[in-house]
Amino acid sequence: MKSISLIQFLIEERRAGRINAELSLLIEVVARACKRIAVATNKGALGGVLGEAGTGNIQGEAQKKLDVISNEILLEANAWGGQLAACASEEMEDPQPIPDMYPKGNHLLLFDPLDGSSNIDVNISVGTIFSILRCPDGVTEPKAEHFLQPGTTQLGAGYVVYGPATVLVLTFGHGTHEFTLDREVGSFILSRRDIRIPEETGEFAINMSNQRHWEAPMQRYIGELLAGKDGPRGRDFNMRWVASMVADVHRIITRGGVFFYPLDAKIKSKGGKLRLMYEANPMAMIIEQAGGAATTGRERIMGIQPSGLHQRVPVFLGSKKEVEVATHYHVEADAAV
Ligand SMILES: O=P(O)(O)OC[C@H]1O[C@](O)(COP(=O)(O)O)[C@@H](O)[C@@H]1O
Ligand SMILES: [Mg+2]
Ligand SMILES: [Mg+2]
Repeated sequence: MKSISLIQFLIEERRAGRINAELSLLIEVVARACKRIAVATNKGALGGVLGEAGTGNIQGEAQKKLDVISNEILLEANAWGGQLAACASEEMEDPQPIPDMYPKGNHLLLFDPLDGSSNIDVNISVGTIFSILRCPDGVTEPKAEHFLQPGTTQLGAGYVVYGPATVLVLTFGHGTHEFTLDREVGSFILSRRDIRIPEETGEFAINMSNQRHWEAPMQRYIGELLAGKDGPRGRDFNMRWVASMVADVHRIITRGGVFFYPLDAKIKSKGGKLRLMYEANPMAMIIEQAGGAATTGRERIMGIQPSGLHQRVPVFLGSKKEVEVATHYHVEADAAV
């Protein structure tokens, strides 16, 4: 089979009129930054990159050294190229404009520089998630409000998993595609075009330790899956939870499955655990483009009008049928009160 590099793929997408030169450059720059993060991640203890940074982020969470390093790599790589107006990151309170000394472009980039931080020190897969928006016309100094666009307006989204292989998954709204890093050559090579998630699945991902804090419809739904063959679903389900969203989502786009981070009593006041702009929206676009579904349990994630850069939401995503059943239970329970 003839191998197609990411750069060749981007040229094809440009020729097909699906992306412009600026967006193509933006992906090249993000992919290059992610290769650097992969190198840092691979060094582990030998690179002095494990452990806490001794700082906290805007979310009030302790930062790992690799959270800080990955954020800096992405910011530095994106500063100079002329493809961006500003970046926003899970790790920074406010958006960072492109410095005046560099040319500015028409795009806004949002990222979770290192997803699954709790897994770094134990050598389990982590990743980077990103989302691309258009900078509103006439805005030269983008502020947080200019990033508050619903997920349906994303021009592209992607993630990179730093696992046994480094893998980039990408969409521009015309299917979801996967690229695997050839470490010797240093290029991402197309490994799956137009990924399709099976509509039905027998595998779910959820942090079961929160079970007693969930809302009643979630208790009902998971209770039915756990009841297996003897319960109302009439079949057994298997469970997996990596606790790196990138790795859990990658399993789903590889063999199907469904992922939940529902609302629970502990996180209710925050609105959820996962972040709309850096995690939920880009993953929702990738999943929908692969034929899956993504909701909060009550509404389509990409339809939400964001109210804050660091807003959190419940996340249900993956194989369509299971997302629909779990969402239906929530909508039905709400309607009954
Ligand atoms: O530790 P928990 O509650 O199982 O949560 C795991 C979830 O939190 C996250 O690690 C949050 O992401 P960050 O590591 O970027 O903060 C997700 O990747 C994962 O799905
Ligand atoms: Mg994350
Ligand atoms: Mg993170």
